[in-house]
Formats: sequence, C-alpha cells, structure tokens
Amino acid sequence: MLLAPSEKRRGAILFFLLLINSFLDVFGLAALVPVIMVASNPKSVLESKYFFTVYQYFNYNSEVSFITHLIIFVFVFFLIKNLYSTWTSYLQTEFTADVSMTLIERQMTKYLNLPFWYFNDLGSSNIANFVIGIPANYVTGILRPLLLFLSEVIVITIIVVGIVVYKPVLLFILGIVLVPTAILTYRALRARSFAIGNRMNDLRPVVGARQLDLFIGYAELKLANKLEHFRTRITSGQREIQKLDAEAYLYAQLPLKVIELVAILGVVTILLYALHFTKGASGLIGLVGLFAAAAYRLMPSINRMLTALMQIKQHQYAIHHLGTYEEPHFNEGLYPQQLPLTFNDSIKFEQVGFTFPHEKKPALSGITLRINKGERVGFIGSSGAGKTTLMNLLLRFYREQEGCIRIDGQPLTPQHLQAWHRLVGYVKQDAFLMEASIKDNITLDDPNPDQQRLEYALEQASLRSFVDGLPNGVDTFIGERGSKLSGGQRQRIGIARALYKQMKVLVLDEATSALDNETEREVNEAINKLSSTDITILIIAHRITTLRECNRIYELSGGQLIGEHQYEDLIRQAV
Ligand SMILES: Nc1ncnc2c1ncn2[C@@H]1O[C@H](COP(=O)(O)OP(=O)(O)OP(=O)(O)O)[C@@H](O)[C@H]1O
Repeated sequence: MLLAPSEKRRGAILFFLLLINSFLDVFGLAALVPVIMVASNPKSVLESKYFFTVYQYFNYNSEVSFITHLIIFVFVFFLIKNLYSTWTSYLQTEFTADVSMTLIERQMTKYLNLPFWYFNDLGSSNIANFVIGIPANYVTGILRPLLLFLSEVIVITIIVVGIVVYKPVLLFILGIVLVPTAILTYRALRARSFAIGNRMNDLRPVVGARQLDLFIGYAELKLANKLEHFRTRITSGQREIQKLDAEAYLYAQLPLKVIELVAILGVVTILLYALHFTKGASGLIGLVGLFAAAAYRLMPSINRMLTALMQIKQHQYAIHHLGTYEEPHFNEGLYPQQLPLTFNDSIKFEQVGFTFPHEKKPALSGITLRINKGERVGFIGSSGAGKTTLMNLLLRFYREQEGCIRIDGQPLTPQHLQAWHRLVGYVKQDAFLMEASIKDNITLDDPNPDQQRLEYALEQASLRSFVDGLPNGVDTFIGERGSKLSGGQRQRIGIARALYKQMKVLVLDEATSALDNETEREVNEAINKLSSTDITILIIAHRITTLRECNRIYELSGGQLIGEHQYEDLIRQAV
C-alpha cells in the first residue's frame, strides 16, 4: 500500500467515524417514516409498542405534546447528525490533502534525484505529471472514491440486515434483481474505464509539452508561419482528451440508469405475475411496494458504489505508478552519507570515457588532463566534439564509465557531490533566469541575502553601472526568463550568481557564442576581472577571442583530446 503506517492509522479512525456516520444516516431515514405516521394520526401513538413505551416512561398525558417533543427531537437529531457528518467530511478532506502532499513530496524526492540525462530525457511535462498530477489523481480518483465506496457498503449492509430481520423474502427478490445487474454493469464498464484512465494519463503530458512548445517558441513559430500547425497539434490531442472525458462522464451516469431500469423491470414482472397467475394478490402487491421502497433507497447507494469503483479503475494507473512502478534510475542520485572535499591544488581527468545510455559510440574517450587551481583553461572543438559533455561530467550531471576525475588527488565520488557542488559555479549560454528581481536571480531567492557578497558579485560581474542606472536598482524585475535584459546582461547575472555563491571553480559554457561583439566585450570584461581572484575558470568557446587570458586551450574532436594550444598560436593559425 502507498500509505505510511501513521496514515493507515488515520485512515482506520476515519473509517470508524464514517461507520458511525452511516449508522446515523440510515437510522435518521428509518426513523422519519414512523414519526410522520404518528404525526398524521396522533392516536396511533398508543397503538405502537415502541412509542407507547416511551410515552409511558416519560409520563405523557397528551399525544399531541408527545408528538411535538418527538418532532423537536427528530430535528435536533438531524442537526447533530449533519454537524457530525460535516465534521467527518472535513476530517476526510484534511486526510486526503495530507496524503496527496506526502505523495507529492515523495515523488519530488524521487524525480529530483534522477541522473541529469534521465531527468532531461523524461522532459518537464512528464515530470510535472509524475510529481504533481499523479499524486493528485491518486487522491481524487482512488482515495476519495474508496472512502465513499466503503461508507456506501456500510449503508447497504445496514439496510440489508434490516430487511433480513424484517422480511427475508424481500432480500431474496432484491438480491436476484440488483446484485447481478450491479456486477454485470461494473464488469461491462471496467475494462473501458481502465483504458480511458491510462490513455488520459499518457495524453496529458503530451498536450502539456505541445502547449509549452507553442508559448516558448511563439516568435519563431509565428515567423515560420507555423502557429496554425502547432495550434492543431495541441487541439487534436486536447480533442481526444475531451472525448475521453465525456465518455468517462457517460460511464459515471450509466450504472444508475441500468439499475433503475432493472428495478422497474422487477416491479413490472412481479405485478404482471400477480395479475395473471395468482388470485389473492394483495400480499404480493404489498411486497412489491416494499420492494420498490427498498430498491429506491438502495439504488443511489449501489450507483455511488459503482461510480466509485469505476473511478478507481480509471485511476488505477496512479497506484501502479506510485507504488509498484520504480524507474531503474531512482536511487542513483541518493547518497545520504556526504563527505567533505577541499580544492587547493588541482582537477585531474584520468583516462575519462563516457557513452550516453542507449548510444553505441562513446561521446568521450581517453581524456587525460590536469588543471591547476587558479588557472584559466579554454576548450575548443567543432560542434558535437564533446565539450559540454566533458563539463557535465565535471559538474557531476553525468558520471564517467571509464577512468576517473580527481580533485586534489581525491576521486570525485557520489559522496562528494554536495561538497563539490558548493565549490563550482556554472554559467550556460542560456543562463537560467527567474521571473523575479535581479537580486533574487543572483542570490537564487536567498531570503536573507548577504549584502556584501551581493555588492561584490555585482562589481566583479560588471553589473554595477547597469544596476545603478535602474530606478529600482537590484530590486528591478527582469521579466519572464529575463526578457527585459540584453544577452550580455543575462550572462553577467549568471556570472554574478556564481560569484555570490563564492565558488572556487567557474565553468562557462559557450557563454559568449550567441552574443554580438559589444556584449561579448562586456562579458569578457567581467571574465577578465576575475583574473584578480584565485577562481579557476574553465571556458568553452567558439570564439577564440574569448580565450585571450587562458593559460592553455584544449582542443577536442570526436570525443577525444587532440591538442593543447596557446592563445597566440591559435590567433596566428587563424590569420
Ligand atoms: N543526452 C544525450 N543523449 C545522447 N547523445 C548525446 C546527448 N547529449 C549530447 N549527445 C551527443 O554527444 C556528443 C557530444 O555532445 P556535446 O554537447 O558534448 O558537444 P559540444 O562539443 O558541446 O557541441 P556544441 O559545441 O555544439 O555544444 C554529440 O555527438 C551529441 O550528439
């Protein structure tokens, strides 16, 4: 089961409270009929065994005052019953909300610890569905219907026991008519409901991803005259979802209709039988009346029970996903015992080799190089040469299958991940920017930002004059994904973020290739400012000019290290 022991205990208590609720429900309804009967004929109080006992016990001497008190009692009973039932509903919603949060937290831990390549492979829409969508569906599609199902089972059981005591033959007739119908209806709809649920679960992330494509790529798609095509891609998927949703809704309505029809068929059959084959049919007709009354009360319960079962079938994939289904890579990122790591001397790659999962050709092989603390090292090579992959290995988003990476001679193991990540900063070509202020983007939403570190970062990343020119300074909002900033400014915010973190190793991945000459100059100025620090800088660049201050430049090709150069040599070759 997916629930923790404490949640199971809470569930059991809730079930017990629901049991009481169902008892009160049935009792309330059952009590109403005799009360109405005596109210319509006060004299009958004295004829009823039960009412008369109470009447005598409390020494009443008028039927009217007895009935008045009885009616007030019934009202107070219903008042208390409904207050109680509201309270149990509240406990139920609180319970299910807590369960969904526990599941969401658990899913978050699972997915955020996936290896980077696998996380990337799954894609944001799938992950959003696995982390938030499925736990929410588990609660609305499994847990709530299950509780409803159980409380209906209790109600039905109480009614059935009542009928057994009162008129067993009626139970027999009801059983023949209602039980097979309920089972057949459920069986008929179950497979399709399950299929609908599965298909919807597959479709939702696909449509979500298409929506994201349309919004992110809006400008390019408009220019390429592709907006209509992308819109159709979304609507075709959404149309299927809408149809499935409508079908599921229809299936939710069907059980009641079928059961109602069969119950009426039962009444009609008994009536026809009485009319044509028996003489003194009054007893039978009375039975029909009772049958109709019992069926009338049972039908909604059976319907709710079936609907709940159908919903559970529709959301069964959620149990499968949250429970038994384990991604092969879930535990790769979780290393609870973290060790300290220092970087005072060097980073060494020793015969490092790496092949992407499902690929045959290695992306990197036999990489051996040494970077001393405080050095600046450049990496060049044609597109697909393996530069980014090499940095991703160093950043530990991937792990080499051959050789090893050493920091101060110490192999970089998963136990050093946290300590290592504290030491490195990473600025990508498309630096990650939040729709927040410059300050929040640099401090990554630090609730208590360190003012001194922030000032230092702004200064070193050459953002000082830009920020000072803004009316709200560092509190200026930068728009969705930094839309209010130029390319150079975005990159410098990335650099400032790394500096604020006080990293010791900075990896700049093609940080300037997408920039024009002026912004490249600005970014280079920021990078050059860092020479006064002891930060070790690794720069991947397409433009050789970016590498001017590098101690040396490695050249990669086809996943191998094919050369080591000095800046001047490269410039000479280029000329
Ligand atoms: N997730 C992945 N799965 C499979 N292969 C990949 C993946 N990422 C990259 N590759 C492949 O690995 C090789 C090296 O890619 P990498 O991104 O490291 O090259 P690069 O030198 O940084 O190129 P560029 O300069 O164009 O960014 C390429 O052939 C690429 O197709």
